[in-house]
Amino acid sequence: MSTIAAISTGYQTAAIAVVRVSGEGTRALLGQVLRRADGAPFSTWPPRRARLARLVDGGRPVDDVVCTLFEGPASYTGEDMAEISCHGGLVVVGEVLDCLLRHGASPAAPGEFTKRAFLNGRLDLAQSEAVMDLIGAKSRRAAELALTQVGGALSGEIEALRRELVDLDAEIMVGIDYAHEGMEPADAGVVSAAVERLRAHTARLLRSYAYGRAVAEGIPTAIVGRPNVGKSSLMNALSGCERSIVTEVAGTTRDVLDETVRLGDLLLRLYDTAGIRETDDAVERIGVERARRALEGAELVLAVFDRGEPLAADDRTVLELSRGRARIVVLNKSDRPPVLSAADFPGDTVVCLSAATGEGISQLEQAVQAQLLCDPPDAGEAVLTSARHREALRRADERLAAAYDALAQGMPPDVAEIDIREAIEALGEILGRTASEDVIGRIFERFCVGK
Ligand SMILES: Nc1nc2c(c(=O)[nH]1)N(C=O)[C@@H](CNc1ccc(C(=O)N[C@@H](CCC(=O)O)C(=O)O)cc1)CN2
Ligand SMILES: Nc1nc2c(ncn2[C@@H]2O[C@H](COP(=O)(O)OP(=O)(O)OP(=O)(O)O)[C@@H](O)[C@H]2O)c(=O)[nH]1
Ligand SMILES: [Mg+2]
Repeated sequence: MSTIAAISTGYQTAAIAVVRVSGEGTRALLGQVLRRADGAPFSTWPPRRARLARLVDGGRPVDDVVCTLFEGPASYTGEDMAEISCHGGLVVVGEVLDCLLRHGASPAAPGEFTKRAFLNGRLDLAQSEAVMDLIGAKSRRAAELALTQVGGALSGEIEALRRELVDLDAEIMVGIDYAHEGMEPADAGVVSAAVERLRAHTARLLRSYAYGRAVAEGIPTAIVGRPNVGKSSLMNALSGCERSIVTEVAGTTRDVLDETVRLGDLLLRLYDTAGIRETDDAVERIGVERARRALEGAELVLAVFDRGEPLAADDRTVLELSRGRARIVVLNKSDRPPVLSAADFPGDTVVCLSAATGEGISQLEQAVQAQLLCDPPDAGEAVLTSARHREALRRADERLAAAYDALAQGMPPDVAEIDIREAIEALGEILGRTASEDVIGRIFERFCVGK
């Protein structure tokens, strides 16, 4: 494979930056551009040792750098690799990279180092995806889950499930293939018991997705209500900054504003919306339309009302629009004399609070956590955080359910065997054993360059 190079530390002014090289031409390439003060040729440098050197581009000094060589296969990518720590800043780093490219390296595509690690069997696909999740983590908990996954927690569980299914499949196949030699067919009772046990495991993993996604990505949450009830104030109170403009004028918010806020271990992607009301103002009408769309796209709705005023027609519209949705009724302005109470919202979870003083905000946080029904996993337990993994696991689980039903209906085990094989295939997609090149390409494209 070609020798690739990229800046791994991002474009920014910084004290030091790292340029990474990987591929079989690494040694030859560095031999051309690095010079030791003691004159020792690059071919004699010991691997895994930082070495000070001057980087020269055809005789012209470019920078003084520290270089570390990692010999394959004991490297991140599994190939020969090097890391050049050069001076940071926008000019020097670019020059170092240009120099390597001029001497024959190709620019690395996004995620190409990690893709090579995957292709060389250093990481499976789920671990590679977790590397990206780790880089993109928006909270400590999300980073912690990603790191556990880089270490192979999820992969280990998926691989164990897959192994057991492969064994089961082999047992059924032997019974089918050697029936004429007097082999007993696999015992349907034993097979269905095994399938049931494996399904308990897939079910637990699938349940963990609600929590995993809420931690890693956040739950789209719309704050809706008629004008002036305090939606923007609530957004600001939850996010801890003055993101949205607050005034006593009804119709202040016109566009949808979003902000990601952390709530315990979970993330909420909050959308502050324009107050919903009938209006002749063209701009406001567009805002109201956007508010409705944000509401439709949300998985959790915070429906806000002014507790100090009786329900108005626009309030009823808000209730109507959010009916049947995962919703929490927020009675804001609890610092004012009450007119509304929980009794006005039968069947709803109701929280009284004051966005202005912050009173009751923690009750809202508790209500949100309860509403999202995501119980945290036990320490060390694998958690699903990726939609791709969930989709594949769901398919595996469906096939196992079909296998179980087939056996329960007294069909011969070879019918169930087809389902079991498909389940094995689906689990293999998570690990990248049976993922198509398209899927793999799409996964790595989302990485940053240099990773
Ligand atoms: N400077 C630097 N920091 C880094 C990385 C890197 O590549 N370079 N990483 C990369 O993204 C992460 C660490 N992950 C790594 C994983 C494996 C190997 C590696 O060389 N593995 C060899 C040798 C193991 C050993 O020394 O015990 C191997 O597994 O055989 C390096 C880094 C984060 N920090
Ligand atoms: N007393 C009291 N006033 C509040 C509270 N929360 C918000 N307000 C006031 O209510 C008014 C409207 O607040 P906003 O947050 O702008 O209301 P909104 O729902 O975003 O309004 P629009 O964007 O116009 O739909 C402002 O004058 C706020 O200061 C509260 O808890 N108590
Ligand atoms: Mg507003």
